[in-house]
Amino acid sequence: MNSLGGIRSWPANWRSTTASMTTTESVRKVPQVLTVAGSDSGAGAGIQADLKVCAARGVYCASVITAVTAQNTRGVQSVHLLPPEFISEQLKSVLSDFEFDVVKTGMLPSTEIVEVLLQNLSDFPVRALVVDPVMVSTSGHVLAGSSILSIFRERLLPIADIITPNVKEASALLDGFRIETVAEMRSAAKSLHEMGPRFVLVKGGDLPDSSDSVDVYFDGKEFHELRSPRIATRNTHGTGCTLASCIAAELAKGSSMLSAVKVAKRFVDNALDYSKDIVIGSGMQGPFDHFFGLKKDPQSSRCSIFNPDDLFLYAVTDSRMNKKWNRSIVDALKAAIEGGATIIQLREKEAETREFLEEAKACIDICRSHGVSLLINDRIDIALACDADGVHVGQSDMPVDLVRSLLGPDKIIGVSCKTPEQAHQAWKDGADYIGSGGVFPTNTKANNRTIGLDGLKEVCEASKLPVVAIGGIGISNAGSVMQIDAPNLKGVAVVSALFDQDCVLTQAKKLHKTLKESKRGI
Ligand SMILES: Nc1ncnc2c1ncn2[C@@H]1O[C@H](COP(=O)(O)OP(=O)(O)O)[C@@H](O)[C@H]1O
Ligand SMILES: Cc1ncc(COP(=O)(O)O)c(N)n1
Ligand SMILES: [Mg+2]
Repeated sequence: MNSLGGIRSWPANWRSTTASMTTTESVRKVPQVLTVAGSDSGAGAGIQADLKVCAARGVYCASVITAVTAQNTRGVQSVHLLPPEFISEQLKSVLSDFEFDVVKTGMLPSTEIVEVLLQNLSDFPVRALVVDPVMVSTSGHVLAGSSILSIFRERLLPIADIITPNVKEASALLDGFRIETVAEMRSAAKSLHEMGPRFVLVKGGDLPDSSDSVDVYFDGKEFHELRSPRIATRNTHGTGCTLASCIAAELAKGSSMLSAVKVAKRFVDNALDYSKDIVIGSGMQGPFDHFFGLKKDPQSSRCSIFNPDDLFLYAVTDSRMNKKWNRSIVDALKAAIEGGATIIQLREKEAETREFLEEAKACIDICRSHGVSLLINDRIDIALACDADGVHVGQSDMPVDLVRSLLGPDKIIGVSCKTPEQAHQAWKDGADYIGSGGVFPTNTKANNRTIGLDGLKEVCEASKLPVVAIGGIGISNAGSVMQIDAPNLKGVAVVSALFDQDCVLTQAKKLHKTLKESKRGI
C-alpha cells in the first residue's frame, strides 16, 4: 500500500499536518486503525476482537461492518451480509473524516464487498493495509467461500503490506496446496509472496501434530519462524483476528513490520496463557481476555511472566557512549531493539535522580511499544517510580531478598554473581536470573575481576536460575560463550558491542545472527 518498507516513523512535521481545528501545541496525535470486518455476536472474534486488541494496545479503532454473524462458543449459526452499497457508505463516512494509519481487513465475504473496499481505498489512500484473509472460523464454519479467491489473488493481495492466512486459508489461496509441516508453511509463504503482498505471515495455530504454535514470516528474502509453546486451552476463538489487529495497532504506532508481528504474537500468547482457564459459554471455542495487562490474578503470587529466553541478547546502556556518538538514549534503544535486543537494562552512573527518572520514563515507552522488558541498574527507587519491569543489582547493592520485598512478586530481579556461592544465594533470595562475569576483560567496568569461561560455567552449574554472561563480549567471542555446555546459559549481555559503535542497528543485527548461529551449532 505504501512505499515505507514497513519501517515507518512519524514525519517530523506531523503536528502541523494533522489537524487544523486547534492550535499546534494542543494537538495530540492518536494512532488510528480502521477494521473492515464481520461482527461476532459472541464477541470473541471479528470486529469485537479488533476493537478490544486496539484498545488494549492504546490505539483508536474505527469499524466498518461487512457482515453480521449469529455466533457463539459452539460455532456460527448464521451469517447475514450487509448490502455492498451500505458498506461503501460506512467506508466513505470514516475514510473521509479520520486519518487512519492502517486499515485492517477481516471477513470480506463477497466479490462485491471486496470491490467496494478497493474503490474506497483508491478514493482515500491509506498508509498501510493488513489483510487477514478470513475464510474459515476456528470452529470450521465457512465465513467466505471460494468465490472471493480470484479477486483476493488478483486485486487485494497485491496491494497488501502483510497478509496473515491460517494454514487452511493459505492452502485455499494456493489451489489446495497441502500444508501439514513447517516446511510446507514456508513454501506456502513464498508462493503467496509472489502474489504481491510485501510480507506474509502464515499462522500455524491449527497445524496438526505440532507441540509448538509456529507462525512463518517471509519478507521476500528471509524467513523467520515465530515459535511459542502451544497453550492447552479451549479459549482460542478470535486468535487470528486479534493477531492481525495487533499487528495493525503496532504499525500504527510506528513499528517496523517484524517488530509488529513479534509483539502481536507475544500479545496473543500472553492473553491465551492468562485466560486459559476462564469459562465463558458452553461450547468448544471460548473467547479470551484481551485486557490481561490491566489485571492481576489474585490467585497467583507471581503474575508477570518472566521469559528466560528474553536474556538472549541483553543490551546494557551507557550514557557516555551515547554522548560520544551523539545520539539520544531513546534512539540508541530503538535501534538496539529493532536489531534484535530482547531485554534492556538502563545503567546510569552519572545522571541526577530527576534526569535519570525522565530518561527511564522515555525508555519505558519505547520498550513497552516493542514488547521488550526494561530493567533499571541498581536504583530500586527509580524502578518503582517509573514502574519498570524490574532491576539488576550487584553484590554490593541492596540485597536481593530486600529488593524482592520492596518490588513485590511481579517484577524481574537480576543479580551479578562471580562465584557458585553467590549464585546459590541468588536463587534462595528470590532472584529471577543471574548476570555472570566479567567473562572477558572490558573497559566498561574498570578493576573488575574476570572469571573466564570456566568461572562462568561454574556459576551456571551452581544454580537453577537462568544465566546471562557479561563482560567483554562482542561478535568475535559471543559464539565461544554460548558454546560452553550449560543449558541454563540463556544469552549474552553487551554494552560496547552495541553502543560504542557507529551503527547500533547493524551491530545488533550481526550479534543476534551470531548468537542464533552458535545456538544452532550446540
Ligand atoms: N493454543 C495456542 N497456543 C499458543 N498460540 C496459539 C494457539 N492457537 C493459536 N495460537 C496463535 O494464535 C495466532 C492465530 O493463529 P491461528 O489459530 O492459526 O489463526 P486463525 O485464528 O485465523 O485460525 C497465531 O499466532 C498462532 O500461533
Ligand atoms: C465475524 C468473524 N470474523 C472472523 C472470525 C474468525 O476468527 P477465528 O478463526 O479466530 O475463530 C470469526 N469467527 N467471526
Ligand atoms: Mg485459530
